[in-house]
Amino acid sequence: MTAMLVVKLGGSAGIDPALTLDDLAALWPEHRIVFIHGANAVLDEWMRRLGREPRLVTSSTGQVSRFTDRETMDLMLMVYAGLVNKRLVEGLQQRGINAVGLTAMDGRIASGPRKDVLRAIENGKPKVLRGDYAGSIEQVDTRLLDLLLDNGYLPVLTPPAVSDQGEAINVDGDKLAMQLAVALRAEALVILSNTPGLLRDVRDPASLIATIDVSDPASVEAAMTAAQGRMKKKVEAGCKAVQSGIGRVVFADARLPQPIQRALAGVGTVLTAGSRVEVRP
Ligand SMILES: Nc1ncnc2c1ncn2[C@@H]1O[C@H](COP(=O)(O)OP(=O)(O)OP(=O)(O)O)[C@@H](O)[C@H]1O
Repeated sequence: MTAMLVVKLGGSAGIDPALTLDDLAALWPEHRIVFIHGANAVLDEWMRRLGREPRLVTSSTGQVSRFTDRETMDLMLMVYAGLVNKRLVEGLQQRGINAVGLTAMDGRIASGPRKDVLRAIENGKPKVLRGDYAGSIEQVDTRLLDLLLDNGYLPVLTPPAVSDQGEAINVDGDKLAMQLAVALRAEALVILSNTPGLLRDVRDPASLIATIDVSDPASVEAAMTAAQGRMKKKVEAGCKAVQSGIGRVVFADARLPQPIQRALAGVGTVLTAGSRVEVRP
């Protein structure tokens, strides 16, 4: 049986997607793949071009997220669902892959409650921000993805998801990837970003944490302590994926050739559940 892979390419600065697209072309169609992407650096760039400053806020629990008011959601749709998604589809089409670009809102692939109030700390002060189009994923529906995969199309997916009231909601791309990997019973979840993996010291690329043993609370705590800002969500999502039965979860570098194959070979931060999980080269 062909292995099911979920690959997420982060949208942070400094990533050339061509490396990941080349690798997808090497792995497809022998592998069944759902490709998920972010676009945060391109969105920041376009917001600034249009005279708007991106608003990143830290929640009371220490998580960093984008405050997504109505206008920011319009821009998010333009950049994530439009520019970045369609450029990736174009790149895959150029490599002979029949890709289809969708948001997680389409076909209600991912849905959940909107949380329009954001309690945040801004400039050291607690604030209540209203009008946020953000939410969490409570349900995933993989029927549309199966329909595409069964017919030879590679789905290229991006936030937003859809709220219970049918509104576009900003959701975390790593959590989206994790939840889809679980629902699709993926053999592996590969999360690519502009870092070699989880670093003990974010400023030192050589300080890679090679493994996180999700069954060991001390290992998870050390990982959560090392992770700063948005990286915390990645660690949480990765741990949840392993706990939910994904055999291989790897955080790896999108900036090197063959980033997916490298990750599958164990280069990066590999999340395991004790000795039960083996990473095969
Ligand atoms: N301990 C750490 N190790 C590695 N990276 C870290 C660490 N702490 C914080 N980071 C930061 O986390 C970032 C990656 O997370 P981020 O969510 O910003 O990216 P992404 O997933 O690529 O983007 P998107 O949300 O658009 O998909 C890195 O750019 C890095 O600067």
